[in-house]
Amino acid sequence: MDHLPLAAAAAAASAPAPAAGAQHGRVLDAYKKALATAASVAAYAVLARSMARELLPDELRAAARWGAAFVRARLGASEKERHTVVIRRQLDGGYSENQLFEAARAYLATKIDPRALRRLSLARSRCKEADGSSSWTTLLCLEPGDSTTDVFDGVEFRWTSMETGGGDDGKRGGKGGGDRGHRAPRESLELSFDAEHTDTALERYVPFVMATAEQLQRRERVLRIFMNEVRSWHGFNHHHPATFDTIAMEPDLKKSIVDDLDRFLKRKEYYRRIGKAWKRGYLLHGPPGTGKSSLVAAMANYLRFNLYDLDLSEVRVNAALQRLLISMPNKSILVIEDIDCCFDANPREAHKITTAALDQAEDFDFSSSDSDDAVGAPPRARRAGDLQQQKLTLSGLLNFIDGLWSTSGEERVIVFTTNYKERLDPALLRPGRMDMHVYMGYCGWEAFKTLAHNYFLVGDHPLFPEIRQLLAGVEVTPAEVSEMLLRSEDANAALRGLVEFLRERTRRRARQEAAIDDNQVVAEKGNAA
Ligand SMILES: Nc1ncnc2c1ncn2[C@@H]1O[C@H](COP(=O)(O)OP(=O)(O)OP(=O)(O)O)[C@@H](O)[C@H]1O
Repeated sequence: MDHLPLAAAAAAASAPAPAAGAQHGRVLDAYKKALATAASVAAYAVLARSMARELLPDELRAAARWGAAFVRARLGASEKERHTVVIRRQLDGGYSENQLFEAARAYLATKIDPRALRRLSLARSRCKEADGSSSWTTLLCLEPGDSTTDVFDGVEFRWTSMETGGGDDGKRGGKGGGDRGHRAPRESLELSFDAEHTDTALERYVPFVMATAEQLQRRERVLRIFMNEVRSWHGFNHHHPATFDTIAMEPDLKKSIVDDLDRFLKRKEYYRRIGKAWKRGYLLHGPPGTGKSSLVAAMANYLRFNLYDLDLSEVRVNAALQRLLISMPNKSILVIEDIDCCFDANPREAHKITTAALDQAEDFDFSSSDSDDAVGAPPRARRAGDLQQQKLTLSGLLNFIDGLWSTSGEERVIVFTTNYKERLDPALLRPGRMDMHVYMGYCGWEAFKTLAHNYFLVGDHPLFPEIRQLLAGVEVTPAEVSEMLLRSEDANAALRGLVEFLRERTRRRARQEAAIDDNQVVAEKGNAA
């Protein structure tokens, strides 16, 4: 309020010079006028403030105060020392691409607000995969000279797109530089921040940008499935539609698998610290048609890992298996289906050396056979002897997976499936071998609801209560239920068909149980006689 008396005094002082008595009166008038003005200014200020208090909500006034503080902070910050990191697109005079530039560009594409910039550029970027394949993505990019701001952990990072050089200056262009004598412009992205945040920028923000870009690339990547033919993998694009949303299973079990995969992805440092290979093993077991293969596809889609579907009937010697496994890149899933059928159940059979195995063995170098003349046996017979040791066995497979395979790569998942867990070799079941055992069971109520939603986008239906009751009394697989739902595009018709199918199954079960009871009665009578 200090300024109000000062205003009155100023108004009085600015009054024309008075003459004696009249002068006194005029001064008094001037004072009165000034005081009235000052009073009204004060009154208006008070009035305005009380109106603001009444008319503007607290939040708006707080926002105004915050805005003023922000502007003050920004004006202050502009005086702070800034650091800039330059990320050039090309290195070595244009002969190699800087991966960090591509990663930063992919990351920024998700941060650019197309409405905030008048000019944008679009680029098509090629992502090369470890297996040699590649995929393309379209990116929104900053035009040279434009900037965008990103906030990470409360710190502001400013990205600016730069382009320097270029033109016909007679110098040789970089890679892809076009005509001779034309120098291609040099593109770079500049990352600037307050000097005090240099550690955050280099130790946390840049790795975060890289990791996010990698995730984005993974999401965009076209998945491939590889199958083995004797000693090499052959891949093709994999568009299996199964996801964790479409898999019909108990919600808690589904969640525990997703959580486990998430934990696995995040635990690179953890695995390194505890000295274990960064891999995860899952054993999926359950009757045929309960979704084991679909779950593998859902895992691949979720992780964005390629699948390596290993057919062990194509592999006869450990050396061939090892070659296949070693050639698998990181971020991949190794699947061995029906693992209970892959190895000879009969130990005597296990020692038989087949011609096919001998042929395959000849592809590999058993140098001792050729050099050991003392044996005196024909080469093929000697090979059979070597092969005895080389023959593919479950323990050979498991040891190799736990040993060299685990340490020669990382971020890999291995999945075994079986319809008969009880038939599995105990070596496979012992603790620590497969990290998670997942039972894929018959279709329960929750699994049915997922299927009904998959097929008809319905969450409820008048036939649901009866279906629920029928499902509780019979064993039907999700594959059988899917098959019934697929029969009509009309939800009412398909669900009616399913009810009929379940009733028939219920009757059949009752007949079977009655027959078992009759047999027991006959057997008991026989025993009694
Ligand atoms: N749990 C499930 N969720 C969604 N669909 C399923 C499920 N189980 C089976 N299906 C449907 O049935 C088909 C066959 O299932 P899938 O091959 O995944 O079963 P499986 O358990 O691997 O069978 P098998 O043991 O014979 O290999 C799938 O293509 C899918 O349409």
